[in-house]
Amino acid sequence: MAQYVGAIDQGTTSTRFMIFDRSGTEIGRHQLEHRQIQPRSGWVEHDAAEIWENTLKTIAVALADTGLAASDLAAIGITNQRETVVLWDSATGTPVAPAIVWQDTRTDYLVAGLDEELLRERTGLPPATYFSAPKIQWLLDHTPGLRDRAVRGEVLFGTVDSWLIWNLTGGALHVTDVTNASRTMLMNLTDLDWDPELLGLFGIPRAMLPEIRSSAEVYGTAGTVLPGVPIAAAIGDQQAALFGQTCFEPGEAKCTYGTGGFLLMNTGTTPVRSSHGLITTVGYRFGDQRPVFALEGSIAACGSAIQWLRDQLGVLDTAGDSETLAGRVDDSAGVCFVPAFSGLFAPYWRPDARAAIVGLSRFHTAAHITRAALEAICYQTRDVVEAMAQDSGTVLDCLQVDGGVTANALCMQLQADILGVPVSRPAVAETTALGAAYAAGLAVGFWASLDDLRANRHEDRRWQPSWTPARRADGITRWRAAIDRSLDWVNLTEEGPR
Ligand SMILES: Nc1ncnc2c1ncn2[C@@H]1O[C@H](COP(=O)(O)OP(=O)(O)O)[C@@H](O)[C@H]1O
Ligand SMILES: O=P(O)(O)OC[C@H](O)CO
Repeated sequence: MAQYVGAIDQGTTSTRFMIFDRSGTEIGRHQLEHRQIQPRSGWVEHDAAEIWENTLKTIAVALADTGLAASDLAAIGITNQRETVVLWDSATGTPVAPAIVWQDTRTDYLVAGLDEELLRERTGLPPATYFSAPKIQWLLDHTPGLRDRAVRGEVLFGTVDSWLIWNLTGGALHVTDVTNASRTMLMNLTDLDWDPELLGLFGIPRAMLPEIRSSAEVYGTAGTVLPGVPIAAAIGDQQAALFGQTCFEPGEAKCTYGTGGFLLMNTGTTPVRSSHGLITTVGYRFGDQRPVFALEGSIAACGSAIQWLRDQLGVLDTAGDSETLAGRVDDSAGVCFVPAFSGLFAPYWRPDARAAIVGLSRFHTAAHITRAALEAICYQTRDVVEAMAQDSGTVLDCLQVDGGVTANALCMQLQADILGVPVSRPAVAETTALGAAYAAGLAVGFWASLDDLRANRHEDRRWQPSWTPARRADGITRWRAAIDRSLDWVNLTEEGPR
């Protein structure tokens, strides 16, 4: 009998295949980074074919390293970067354009004119370059003949989950899950189906869209890649992390610090509308059970600010070096770094903002700027925690965290200091992959109940706040002033290179 469950975690920066046992313990993994293609300022693209090849390689290597065979896996789950748009030829399976990544801002001129009230009411989302619909529209508008081909069903759209399932099943299934669909800006939150009026608004043909399915059910088997293994879950990565952190009850929340940062709170089976700049999204749906909704505070730049210091400025050799470098100074000496590379997401939703480093004198060094980048991750999180409290009435007495950046103990200490509440990291830091594995395992009966999963969660480390209220208040005031200085930088009235 199969003793393990696998998870494909296709993130913004890398793709992992991870294998878990019944106690939720990691048995093996393989991970590969893919290229971040940035042909112009504001454009961020991935090569969907590279992502698929990396997926195949990570599965093969993880199995070889652990000595396991496909028959040892009871099921696999898929979790993925959300919103990113893949368009491919339905006959050949070849991508017809670069994948436009969620961080890409080329559509800012398109979203500037959208009706916020309509979009929030139908989809729970504010107008923003972040979501899939304007990206699909842009590709259909800018590629001659593509819209006509899409009308004829010759070109298909999918978020990355859909792309991977289509490939794993040899082109047999064009489906997506409801959490991913809820990020397209095309799904109506009331009936969880594509909204014809929104399709018309963005000029997107229905024929190119996948069928919307639940997050945990057997969609099919993983073809020749993992013969006989059921593909039993697909769930957006932030929702998967909510699930992996076992936030099954209304009011339970987690924050994942990856390329971006994402705080999600379970709000139960009724969607809660935000009036403080958060998103209403689907948390997960099991088979034909009622969907569970979530409120989300999405932060566009989190670990990507560290990547930028490493890759563009060259002040770090590795992301981990940010802890050592920032630790050389006691504070940022008045420097604030607002990493609005893709504009500001929650709770501000300001596409006209761009990144700013303010407060510099000749005294400052790369250490101060790096420390300011870590602080920015934490101040942005504080902003969404506050919005969450206002929208939900739930004040968090501890923040459950996960994701790549949580390896940085200095950053997590700063987070506790800036929030004024403890920060708790679980023993399994790969909560996203774990959440997808849990969803798949539940769907095939590998785990019997949510209680089995709760029993698997253990705390690894907790950080306690140490700043005085006065120091915290001073930092927040300075942060707000820096946010103001990042605004009104981009003219949104016309398309073009910025
Ligand atoms: N020790 C660290 N300190 C700060 N940032 C880190 C550290 N380790 C990784 N990161 C950042 O975490 C991100 C990767 O986290 P991960 O959860 O794998 O993200 P994703 O799912 O978006 O690919 C990268 O942006 C990287 O810069
Ligand atoms: O790749 P991550 O982990 O930063 O997650 C990306 C999000 O899904 C974007 O919405």
